[in-house]
Order: sequence, then structure tokens, then C-alpha cells
Amino acid sequence: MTTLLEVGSVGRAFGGVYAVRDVAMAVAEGETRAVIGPNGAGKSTLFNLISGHLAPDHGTLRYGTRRIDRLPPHARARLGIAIVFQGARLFHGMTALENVMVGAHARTRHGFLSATLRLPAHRREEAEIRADALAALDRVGLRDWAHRSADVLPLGQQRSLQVARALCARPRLLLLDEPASGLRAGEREALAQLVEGLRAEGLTMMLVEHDVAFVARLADRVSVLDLGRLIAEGTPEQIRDDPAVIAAYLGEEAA
Ligand SMILES: Nc1ncnc2c1ncn2[C@@H]1O[C@H](COP(=O)(O)OP(=O)(O)OP(=O)(O)O)[C@@H](O)[C@H]1O
Repeated sequence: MTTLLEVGSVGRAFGGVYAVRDVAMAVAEGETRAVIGPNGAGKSTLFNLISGHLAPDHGTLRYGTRRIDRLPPHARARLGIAIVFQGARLFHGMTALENVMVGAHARTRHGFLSATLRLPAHRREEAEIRADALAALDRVGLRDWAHRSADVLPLGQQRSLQVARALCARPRLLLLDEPASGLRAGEREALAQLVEGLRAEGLTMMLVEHDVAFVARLADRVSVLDLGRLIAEGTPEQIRDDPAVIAAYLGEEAA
């Protein structure tokens, strides 16, 4: 199996407290990796370190053959790393299609001047992005909503729209931070099916999720964080029976 992402002993502190502490992991091409752990374990921080929205205090990140830990987020996006943030918002007053088209800016080649002058290259690119955005909407089952305001979408479909926005950037690694949180059973099921479909297509994904059933169904492997440290890693079955994992969650309940 080829490694797509290698996290090498990465750490990040806030005000002297480590949110992520010496975390190392390797994610294989085509794998779906769940990242779980009690509240405040460092899951979102880890995702932000991978996407480049936070800089590590130390450690390395390799993506394919490249070191990426000093690259800004847009450069990582251009290399194919897309993130759907926890509780991400849509752009109000925009249609579903416009919301998705915004996601494609990560890979645009032509700059502001070309856009302002509406040069042919820019128009071609706009048409390409539009076609990709429609395809992404189709992929998540929202094609019929393309020209309707995103504001009126139910929460479950708003999440799908965020996935479509990420897909429009043609990612090779998709990071989903609690995509199912706050969704009702039917909406969770739709989202699970969407993730399953992407997995079947071979997209590499990392997923923060609290729902154990969701993780067991969707993840090839699970990494468990607690207080910033990686405390366990394995298949969903291995993790379920791991004493360190059980203790971490029991500790959370006791607190
Ligand atoms: N920008 C920040 N400034 C200060 N502290 C932060 C910041 N971001 C995260 N932290 C702290 O780092 C720790 C890890 O937070 P993080 O959000 O990564 O955890 P998490 O596992 O995603 O939690 P949750 O499941 O609650 O979303 C927490 O103690 C949090 O308070």
C-alpha cells in the first residue's frame, strides 16, 4: 500500500498546553481513516495542521513525495487536500451552485487581471468550474438544487453541499470534521452512503466522528487521540476492545 499522508511527530501548543502532542501516523492511498477521541482530544487541531490552517510547532508532514508542513493552505489545496470544517457555514444569499463554485477557486490558474478583463482563458476556466460544480452537485444528489438558494436547504443537504464544494476542488485527500454532527437519523444515513460511495471510488479520506456505529461502518482504520496524544490505532474492532481507549472514554464520562 502506498502512503499518501505521513504525519511525523507533529506537535502544536496553545498557550503552553499541547493540543496535539508528538502525533505520528500514516494514511494509505484509498484508505478511510477515522480520528476519534474525547472532547478536546486534538482532532480538529490535527486536521487544521494537515490542511495548513494551523502551523505545527514541530514535526513534519509528507504528502506523496513532498514535504508540505511549511506550505500555506491554498498551496496544499492545490495539491489536492480539501477540508470540510466542523460546523462549516454556507455562503448566504448564494445558490447551491455558486456555493460549490467557490470551492473550485483552489485550482484556478488565471488571476484577477484575467478575470477582470474577462479574457478567453478566464471564460474557459469559468465554464470548466461550472461544469465541475454541477458534476459535484450531481455526485452528492443535489443537482436539482443547483439554482436554488443554499439558505433554504435542510441541514443534511447543507452538509452534502459542503462535501460537494470540497469535491469540486478535485481532492486526493478529503478531511471531514464531524460531518454528521447534529444530523437526524435519515440525514446521517444519507451522509454515510455518500461517504461510502466516495470510499468505493478510492478517494482517501480522514473523518472525525463520534458515532461509533458510523465509524465502524465507514473506516478502514481508526486513530484514537486523547489529550493530544495518539493512544491507539487499528481496525474498528481492535479499537473497540482496546483498554486505553475504553479508559479514555470512561475518564471523559467521569469528568
Ligand atoms: N485556537 C485555539 N486557541 C486556544 N486553544 C485551542 C485552540 N484550538 C484548540 N485549542 C485547545 O486545544 C485542545 C484540542 O482542541 P481540538 O478542538 O483540537 O479538540 P477536538 O478533539 O477537536 O475536540 P471536540 O471533539 O470538542 O471538537 C483543547 O484543549 C482546545 O481548548
